[in-house]
Amino acid sequence: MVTVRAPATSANLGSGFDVFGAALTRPADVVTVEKAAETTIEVTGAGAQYIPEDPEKNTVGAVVDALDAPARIHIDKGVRPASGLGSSAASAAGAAVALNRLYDRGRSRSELVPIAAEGEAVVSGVAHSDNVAPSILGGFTVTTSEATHAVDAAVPLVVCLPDVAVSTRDARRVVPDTASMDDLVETVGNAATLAVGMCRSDPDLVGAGMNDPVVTPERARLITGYDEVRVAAFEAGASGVTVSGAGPAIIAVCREDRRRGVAAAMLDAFSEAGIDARAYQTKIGKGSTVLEE
Ligand SMILES: Nc1ncnc2c1ncn2[C@@H]1O[C@H](COP(=O)(O)OP(=O)(O)O)[C@@H](O)[C@H]1O
Ligand SMILES: N[C@@H](CCOP(=O)(O)O)C(=O)O
Repeated sequence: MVTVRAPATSANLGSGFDVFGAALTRPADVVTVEKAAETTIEVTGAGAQYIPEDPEKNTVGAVVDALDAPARIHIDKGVRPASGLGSSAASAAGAAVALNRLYDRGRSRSELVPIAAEGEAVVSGVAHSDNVAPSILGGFTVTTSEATHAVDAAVPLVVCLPDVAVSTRDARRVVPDTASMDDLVETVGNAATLAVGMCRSDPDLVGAGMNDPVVTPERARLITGYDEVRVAAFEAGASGVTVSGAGPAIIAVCREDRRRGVAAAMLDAFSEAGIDARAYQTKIGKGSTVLEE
């Protein structure tokens, strides 16, 4: 038996659509696997009632196939589905790390990234790696079709999750097909600024590089209260605010001494918009960890 804790993640970070990701210290899924002749999946925890236990439909089923590793699998969800916090990815990442150990498949953590991404294709139609990469490797990650690069970064974050669901599949339908040259230049500049900020663990620089003029404005329309929550977070001291993944979670970066105030301001703004929400005061953290084997 192998048990792995796989963290929630925030993808895109505004300017890095389908490229940037960050592991969060919390929440997390806990995935336990035992060898079995046939794969079975049991799901408990946050939003378990919305998650299929059929291996054809659960993200971990694709990981089992890719590693040829049938197992009895238990997923304890800490990351609610359709959250924008890499819920589907956390299970796939945890399963990839756990099954690789259970069956001694000898894959490196980097080699497990495209394997876990197959699970994302099951739910969103696209094998995007920007959530599974940080959930496996930890830190801030840059993923391209060629490789993933991960750097440790000490950056405080607030993630505010409203009590509504937005599926990644639906949120991908509003992504524009084209972008103007002006928007491209602005986005490249912001993304580069953010990456430098991560390498320096500088929340001001990370925040300054979060703005994205192309995808985020379209996704923000799907989140009731987004504009108000964003303004409130900035007023409370955030240096950058954007949609987390495909939403509906909203992520803010700030200095550590501002984190409590930013969290409170975001919750109050959601509440004024008539939406219940919860806030995670978190920071960039490590990747999947083996708890027991
Ligand atoms: N192991 C899993 N964990 C979470 N969601 C899963 C899992 N397997 C399949 N799903 C499905 O994936 C969808 C949630 O994924 P997604 O829309 O990408 O949200 P998130 O941003 O939280 O990852 C839901 O329809 C859910 O039923
Ligand atoms: N790059 C993807 C990320 C989706 O993240 P999730 O946490 O919402 O699953 C996208 O923006 O579609």
